[in-house]
Amino acid sequence: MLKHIHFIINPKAGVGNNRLDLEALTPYFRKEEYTITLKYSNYKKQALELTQDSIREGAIIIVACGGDGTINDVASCLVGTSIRLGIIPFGSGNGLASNLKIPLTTDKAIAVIKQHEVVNIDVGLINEQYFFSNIGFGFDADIIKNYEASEMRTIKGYIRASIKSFREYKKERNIGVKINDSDCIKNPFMIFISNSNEMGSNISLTPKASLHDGMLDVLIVPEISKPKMLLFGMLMLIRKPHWLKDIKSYQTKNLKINKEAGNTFDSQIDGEFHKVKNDQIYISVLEKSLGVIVPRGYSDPI
Ligand SMILES: Nc1ncnc2c1ncn2[C@@H]1O[C@H](COP(=O)(O)OP(=O)(O)OP(=O)(O)O)[C@@H](O)[C@H]1O
Repeated sequence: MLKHIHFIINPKAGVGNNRLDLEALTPYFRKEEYTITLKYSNYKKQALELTQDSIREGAIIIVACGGDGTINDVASCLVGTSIRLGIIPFGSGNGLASNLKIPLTTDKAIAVIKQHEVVNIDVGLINEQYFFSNIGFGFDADIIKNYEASEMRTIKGYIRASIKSFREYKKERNIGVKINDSDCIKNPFMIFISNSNEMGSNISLTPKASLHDGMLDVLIVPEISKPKMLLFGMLMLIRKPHWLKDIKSYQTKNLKINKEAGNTFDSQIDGEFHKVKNDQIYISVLEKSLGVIVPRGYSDPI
């Protein structure tokens, strides 16, 4: 029986204009063995619908061709199934692909899918929504909001969004959160929870995080002064954010965040901006619940 392999392509990810050529794929997936289907998302979140259709159409491998946002759309439909996720990194940061050592060159990434070596990775859950790389609240979400508004999906765009968020950062945020019923933290600068050890472009806030350890890495940065914000940014670039004494970092299987009613507390989920509607946020990890195709000989970098 022919194996169905589907490619879900985000044409707008990264620098944009992403295309895959059926002719270029056929040498890797012989037509006696595979049927190949290419699908392009025409709008935000359409990749979710396209993936659900692909599942009904009997795909055994579904390849997310984009960045962490596209991976989130596609992989969210595959958690707990036997369908394998392939990745072709067309995004700007490509954090998850990089953590999984998937080559950035399209030809090489296709060759990896052909080899079909699979590892099961942990998946994060925030209320009813999955995440695969990381989620963040506070300054992190501000950056993503500005990044999306700028429509410049490159590292330069990310740096510009960071500078804008820094300039506009308001002291009078007036938000209080409790983590696992602890004392209330007033105006936290950032709460970051990561499954993966990379945010993209080799930048990491949680360099010790692993996709295979059944744990989430948590980083809590309280309210800090602007000079300390700059110091934090620099330490992040050298993958040593924990050098800032104010930071609390630990690993956990789950946590609960309660925010004071009435205040907004924005978030980012795998690099996409989200408004948090609930006052109670439950975050947990589902161990090894997604099969992903990785390069032969892949081992956890941690
Ligand atoms: N045709 C489209 N037009 C606009 N947005 C789209 C389209 N197709 C997909 N999207 C959305 O684009 C968003 C961003 O995609 P993605 O994260 O893959 O790229 P990226 O942000 O450039 O990469 P990275 O997350 O690795 O930095 C996703 O939320 C996805 O739903």
